[in-house]
Amino acid sequence: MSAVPDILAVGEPMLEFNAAEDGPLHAAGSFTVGYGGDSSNFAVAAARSGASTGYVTRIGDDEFGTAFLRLWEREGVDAAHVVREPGGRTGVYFIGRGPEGSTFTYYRDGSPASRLAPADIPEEAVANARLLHLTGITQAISTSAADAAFHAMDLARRHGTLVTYDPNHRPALWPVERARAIVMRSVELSDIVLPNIEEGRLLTGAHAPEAVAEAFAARGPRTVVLKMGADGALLSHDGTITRIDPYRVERPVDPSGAGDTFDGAFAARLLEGAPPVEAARYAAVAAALTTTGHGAVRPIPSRAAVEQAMSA
Ligand SMILES: Nc1ncnc2c1ncn2[C@@H]1O[C@H](COP(=O)(O)OP(=O)(O)OP(=O)(O)O)[C@@H](O)[C@H]1O
Ligand SMILES: O=C(O)C(=O)C[C@H](O)[C@H](O)CO
Repeated sequence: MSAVPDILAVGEPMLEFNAAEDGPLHAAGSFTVGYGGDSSNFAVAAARSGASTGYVTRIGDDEFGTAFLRLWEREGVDAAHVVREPGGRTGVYFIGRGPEGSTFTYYRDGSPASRLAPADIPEEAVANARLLHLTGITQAISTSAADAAFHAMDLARRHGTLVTYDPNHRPALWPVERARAIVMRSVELSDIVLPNIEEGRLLTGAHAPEAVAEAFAARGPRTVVLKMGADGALLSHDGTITRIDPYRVERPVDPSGAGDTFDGAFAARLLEGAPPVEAARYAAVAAALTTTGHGAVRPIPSRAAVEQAMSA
């Protein structure tokens, strides 16, 4: 890791409690503990793909805050701009495995990260970074965090730092009209936008993948990557659309964090000078491998594991 991170992500880290058995959350007897928070997942994924990465957030001085500091230290994610709040309680969420699929239950109101504000964004680090990553979740958790996200984008644009943005729409966090207004404005301020197909349809009103990608691209970003789960992805770069085939995995067991891994792996390869199509193919393999294990962070593959899968 170099002294100044090339990639900087801003957002909320949350401990993840994933029900160990199938069934509704209220009946769950045991949980697998992991790490979550889309922007932290992104930072870990970029670091495992070899990028020098830093993270900006507020956490509590509780045990879960300590758990995250240890995680970032192990992963080589620079935490110089992580603020620890005395008495703060780091957010958590529970994943249930009900008959309708995974359910997410958050305990994050009043979390330290929800107090993120423009003053927490380190201008020098943004200026020295080559890429800044933001997500809609950070804008949804509080107005001050949304202000922080817009301030960070503004600084990045002024200093020539690339902005990547994942809408990561979570209907439980904000009403869709507010989400659409804020997300689409953020798309206009970003260089690279990485939505998934469902939120893309909801936010743009378009349906066909090409039309959704075009609707985002029409707002100004040079690059749009539409993530489509088991169908792979669609890349729009400088007006040219390319299908990115999925990497076939034998048994996908948990898609949580696949999109974040895609974003982190894509950013890492792009900063090494890989053309967007190549970076997207690499990212699709990294994201697919993430679905083969439970949890958002544990199964994120290393650079070597992705390269081995690509050459197999
Ligand atoms: N079952 C699968 N098989 C192969 N690849 C997959 C599978 N699921 C996801 N992927 C890969 O992961 C990428 C991201 O997945 P997805 O479209 O589910 O993102 P997302 O909804 O943004 O995820 P997140 O849960 O992190 O928000 C896809 O574009 C694809 O490349
Ligand atoms: O709700 C959040 O803040 C999360 O980021 C939770 C999960 O880690 C995320 O949805 C995975 O993409």
